[in-house]
Amino acid sequence: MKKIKVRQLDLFYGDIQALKKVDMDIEENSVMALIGPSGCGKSTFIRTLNRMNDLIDCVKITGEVILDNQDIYKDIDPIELRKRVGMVFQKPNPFPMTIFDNIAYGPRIHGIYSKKKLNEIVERSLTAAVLWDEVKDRLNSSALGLSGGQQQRLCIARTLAIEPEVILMDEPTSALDPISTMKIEELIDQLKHKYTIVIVTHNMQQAGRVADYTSFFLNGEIIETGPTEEIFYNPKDKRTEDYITGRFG
Ligand SMILES: Nc1ncnc2c1ncn2[C@@H]1O[C@H](COP(=O)(O)OP(=O)(O)OP(=O)(O)O)[C@@H](O)[C@H]1O
Repeated sequence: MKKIKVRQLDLFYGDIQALKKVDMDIEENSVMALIGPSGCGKSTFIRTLNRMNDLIDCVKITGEVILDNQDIYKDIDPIELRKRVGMVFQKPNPFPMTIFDNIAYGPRIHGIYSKKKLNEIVERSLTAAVLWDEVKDRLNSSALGLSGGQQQRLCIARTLAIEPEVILMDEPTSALDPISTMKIEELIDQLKHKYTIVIVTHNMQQAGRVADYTSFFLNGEIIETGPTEEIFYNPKDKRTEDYITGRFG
């Protein structure tokens, strides 16, 4: 089933067009990787999927982003949307508060105050992010005391705590060491059974390892989208092949 359908999406920063007639279908319970050279619009695109670009004044967007059967720019309130479509950023950005409060933050905003319920959510989210065993004895310590890789898993747990349907990840491992990167990749592999995941990555091997589908962006356009193996080993477009084989970008 298609979880997200993007149709003829144009995005302008003032006079500069950053996305051009983008069409994309994203399958439920799959991982979609967005690849392409710097400045081609990957981050801009992933941010359109939970309306993060709305926060920038000069942005103009036309076209459609359909989540299930609703147009996210017309039929869904942005607060509700960001609950359904969570986001993890390039640099781990835990709040300067305890590990427990980082995870409980979102649920509290959504009106959950019962200590018992919050305890459950914190344990479930940290377990799903494969962090529970490492932090269960220090839930009341500052999240800033965790390693970078642990902080990123905490940020993923924080996203899971509000029970999203879709998780957007913008280069989630670019600030991490190889072991932490591997842990996040294993986590993505587990999470896709329950969530739909879209990931921006500069690391081709990473796209090859984690993504069911890959989409290649160039100058704000999608050149080609398909099963990752096809994009990597049998691309239809010469420009995709040139990029994959490292001839540019
Ligand atoms: N807030 C902004 N205001 C104006 N232009 C912007 C803004 N953000 C991005 N752009 C421009 O939009 C284009 C696409 O940028 P974007 O960050 O989406 O590319 P990217 O593929 O994610 O690049 P990278 O891989 O380097 O992160 C670039 O030309 C960029 O300069």
